[in-house]
Amino acid sequence: MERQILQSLQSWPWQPSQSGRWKQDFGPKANFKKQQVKIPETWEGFPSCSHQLLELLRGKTETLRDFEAVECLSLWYDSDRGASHALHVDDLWLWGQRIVGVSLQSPSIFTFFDPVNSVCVRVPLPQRSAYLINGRVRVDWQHGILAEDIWGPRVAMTFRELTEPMAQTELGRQALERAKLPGARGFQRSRVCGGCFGLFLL
Ligand SMILES: O=C(O)CCC(=O)C(=O)O
Ligand SMILES: [Fe+2]
Repeated sequence: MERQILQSLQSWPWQPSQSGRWKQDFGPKANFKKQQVKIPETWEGFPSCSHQLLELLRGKTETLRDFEAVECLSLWYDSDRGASHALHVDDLWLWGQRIVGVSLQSPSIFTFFDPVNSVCVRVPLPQRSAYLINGRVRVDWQHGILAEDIWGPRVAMTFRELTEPMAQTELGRQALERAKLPGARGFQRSRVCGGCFGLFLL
């Protein structure tokens, strides 16, 4: 399944992200500072491989039985660019309690930090493992990936749900419907004389 997922992700362009990472983002677009959210017209759902993966994850624990992902974010940590992910708490206004992710291609270590008590906990992330961030760890602890813990190319796929108030808005309902679509289709981009063209893969 890992190979299948990694292959399918190659159908989409990787966008440059922060701290040596690349990303592919499928979901609503938010301006967290202004607390505004939009549904991009071009967003056609998640890569089809992610539906199968989500089904598998939902079956792993009772806590995920009713998990309805609204965002699928793939991150590629490029070891050649010293990739890392600074300590942070995922946004609490838009994203709900549970954050689910899988680690592909190479292992790493999740660093958790409790700023109130200055406690640090390091959690190994084996290749092909899944994690669930939930409860107090989601809210009171920061999490991140240190550059020294990226030993090769690592791909993380993270799924997020909406907060309950957001899920009940018209926009939230539309976003959840969009996320359930059978699967976005990737395309490959080539630059020709400064322009772009899209080629759909069947
Ligand atoms: O690389 C990971 O698995 C964590 C990603 C993460 O914390 C995030 O995208 O907010
Ligand atoms: Fe995060």
